[in-house]
Amino acid sequence: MSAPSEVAPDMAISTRGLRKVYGEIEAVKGVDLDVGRGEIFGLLGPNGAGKSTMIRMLCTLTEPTGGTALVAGHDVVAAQEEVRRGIGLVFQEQTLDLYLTGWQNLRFHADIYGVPKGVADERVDEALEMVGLVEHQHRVAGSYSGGMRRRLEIVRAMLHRPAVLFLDEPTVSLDPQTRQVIWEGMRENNLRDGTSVFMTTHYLEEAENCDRIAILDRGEIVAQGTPRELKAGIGRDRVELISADGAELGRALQEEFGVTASVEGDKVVIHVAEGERFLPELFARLSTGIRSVSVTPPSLDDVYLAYTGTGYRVDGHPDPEPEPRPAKA
Ligand SMILES: Nc1ncnc2c1ncn2[C@@H]1O[C@H](COP(=O)(O)OP(=O)(O)OP(=O)(O)O)[C@@H](O)[C@H]1O
Repeated sequence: MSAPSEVAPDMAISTRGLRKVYGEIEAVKGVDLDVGRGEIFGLLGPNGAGKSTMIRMLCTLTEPTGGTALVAGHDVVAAQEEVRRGIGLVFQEQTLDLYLTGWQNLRFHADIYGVPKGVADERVDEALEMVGLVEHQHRVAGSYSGGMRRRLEIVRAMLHRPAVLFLDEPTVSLDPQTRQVIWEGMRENNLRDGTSVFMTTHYLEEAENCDRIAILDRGEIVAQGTPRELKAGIGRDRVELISADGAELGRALQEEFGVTASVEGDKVVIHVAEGERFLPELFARLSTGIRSVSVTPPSLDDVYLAYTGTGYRVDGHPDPEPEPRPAKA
């Protein structure tokens, strides 16, 4: 899909040719991106791909070297104040005042962002309720666990009802329950106020919850669409085989079928078109101690791998040495 050449003011976020250069490094290389109002949008990419730089430009924290970006209809360079009033921010670094209670952290934020006095208390109560912190609201934030702090930061960023909420890896190193609470909170706001969400994440299962995602690699958008569209675009099934000798099976697959397998101990994974039709042929031609086999449609991990040449590990950190990106189809 090629983006139109003009920025679109009716979008939550619209960029054309957005670029950022740090000295010798071109961190963001002319990105065209549109995020609709009310959309939950995920930006994925390996370490150093330029995700934080994108967010920082969109939030007016760093000025673009070139191109145009509108956020909530305002230009990020010419109308910084208007942009700032219309957004909520949650960064990787913790930004709570640890000497204040949870309640005070929220109440002060409401004052700073001009939430009308008549509704501020009610909103703070609602926010605490939403993320299950009511019973802890009068403890200082310094005594909260990492997950509790994060929950507080996220509802704090939503208190002034921003048009766009920016989240840079909001759920990194949180347990699944806390991640779920945070997602429920975001969805609730999204449905109630039509808040758009722009988030970066390293969790592919989390990206599945986004309405749309884009994959950024070396400063360029290499794929974008709904998770379903991106997976369908891969057009190949994932076939996982367990074998007595994984390495031997990997070699045999390469020789017989010309497919490259990823081998981990006794587990061998390949990607082929129409996996279920491939199986009878596989068993007819190979006899290398296959113990079990499963065929699944492509996952978001497969999409990510296809576009960036690197996979995400289970702990959420990408492999350190990305291989060269395959040519785009
Ligand atoms: N302030 C800066 N000065 C110089 N180079 C920078 C600066 N900020 C980012 N970069 C460089 O720009 C590139 C993109 O960095 P960025 O932090 O945007 O990537 P990222 O995708 O957010 O990575 P991560 O997933 O590790 O957070 C990297 O090469 C980084 O070293």
